[in-house]
Amino acid sequence: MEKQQKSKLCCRVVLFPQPYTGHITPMLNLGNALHSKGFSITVIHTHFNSPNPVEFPNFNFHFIEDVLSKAKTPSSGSLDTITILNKSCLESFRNCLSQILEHASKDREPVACLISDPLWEFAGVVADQLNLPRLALRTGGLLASILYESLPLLQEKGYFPLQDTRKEEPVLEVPPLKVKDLPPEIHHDVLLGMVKETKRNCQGIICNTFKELEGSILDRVRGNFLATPIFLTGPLHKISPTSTSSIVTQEQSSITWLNKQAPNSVLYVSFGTLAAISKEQFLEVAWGLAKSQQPFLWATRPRLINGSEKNEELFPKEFIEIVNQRGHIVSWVPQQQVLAHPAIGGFWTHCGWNSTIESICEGVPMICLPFFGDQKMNARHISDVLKVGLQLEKQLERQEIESVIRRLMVEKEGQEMRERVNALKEKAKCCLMKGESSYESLDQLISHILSFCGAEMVRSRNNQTIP
Ligand SMILES: O=c1ccn([C@@H]2O[C@H](COP(=O)(O)OP(=O)(O)O[C@H]3O[C@H](CO)[C@@H](O)[C@H](O)[C@H]3O)[C@@H](O)[C@H]2O)c(=O)[nH]1
Repeated sequence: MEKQQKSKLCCRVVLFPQPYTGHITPMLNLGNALHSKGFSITVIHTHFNSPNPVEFPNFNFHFIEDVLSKAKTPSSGSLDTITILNKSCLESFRNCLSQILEHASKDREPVACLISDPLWEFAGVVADQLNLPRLALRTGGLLASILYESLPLLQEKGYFPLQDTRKEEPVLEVPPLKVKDLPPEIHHDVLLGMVKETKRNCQGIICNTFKELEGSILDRVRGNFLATPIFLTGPLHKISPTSTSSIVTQEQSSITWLNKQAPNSVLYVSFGTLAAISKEQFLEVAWGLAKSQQPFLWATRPRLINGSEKNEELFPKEFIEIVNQRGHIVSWVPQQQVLAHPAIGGFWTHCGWNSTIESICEGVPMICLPFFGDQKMNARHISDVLKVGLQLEKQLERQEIESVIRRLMVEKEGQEMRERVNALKEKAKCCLMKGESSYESLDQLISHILSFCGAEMVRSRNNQTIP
């Protein structure tokens, strides 16, 4: 008890994540990191897709009304759905935040700032109205964030709508992206609004990445786009790891199965929480895995195939017979634990940023199959800049899948990528140590937040040393 009081800063931070796993998890990990440094944490969340507060005893949860929790069909997480969420949550968010501020003043625990997902386009306006500083947590990589920052310029230069004839053209000076690496929905109003709002009132951008991974990109473009202070504090899931930060029930059978496999022999396959494929593509993936003759662990979550809850019914009998003991198929796995398992030798991923950084942190090379949003940009970065993965360039097709899997899992090329990604794994570990880049960046972020509520005084009065 005494220890707890000593490390308390008498200062609260309010977090407001977008309600999708790939966005909630890094925000809660950031919450854990800030809590471990003495901040009290409040999370404002939609009823839709909410984490179970019981599993996060360090946080204080407030739930707001939204349209999706009442919708009959599951949400796709598309930018159009985010527009709907933005329209439906404004009032309930404003009321909720103003009540939190009222209580905080009574409790004599000032709220230092709001940290919101920048896809909540009204968060900055509400924070302004309530006189509260706002920071944004970018849950994607820095390369994608910088590309988003340059959207108004790209719009001015007439890049949109994207044209196939220009697909090989480089995009501004942002390395290494070409027009073909941008998703067709890149100039969606939600993204343009996000950039406008970040420029207008955001007092800091926090990125789930680290200097040794993407810092060079920042150095090249800093003056051009980013006037706002930027904190590279990742990998967030490694700062204050917690067994409770999982949003979905996880199957442990995958770990028992992996325990029986040889080191570096298994290809782990998962396309994240939102991407969907057709039944035909699903079967090409299955047959590509079968033909590669490599052991695999496949997380086929519900609704991976458009509209279908049950994937396993689609597997042909011959496929089941051929893969037999060599393949293990489940709907969901504890991914970080899986990637850290010595049996895993490769990850076939959709290149969501969390999967990308989790794979790098465990030294696992990748096969890239991007679907939408930032994923194509992440894939280009993984394959062409970091050189720790291979891209599936054609339509999903079993021969190409077989060949790419063998290149990664069996051939020298894959071994070289494994060595490169292992070097990055060491850098990811190192950057969180005292005096190193992400540790220092988190420290700077804490001072930045404390400066909003005059809590430097609170800190010195309590004779605290942070961190
Ligand atoms: O069986 C599984 C599958 C996934 N995960 C976890 O789910 C998260 C998935 O996140 P991510 O890889 O980022 O994919 P998405 O859920 O698709 O993430 C969305 O959010 C990301 C962050 O903004 C974007 O980079 C993506 O493009 C966007 O689709 C990761 O933490 C995984 O560890 C599991 O634990 N078990």
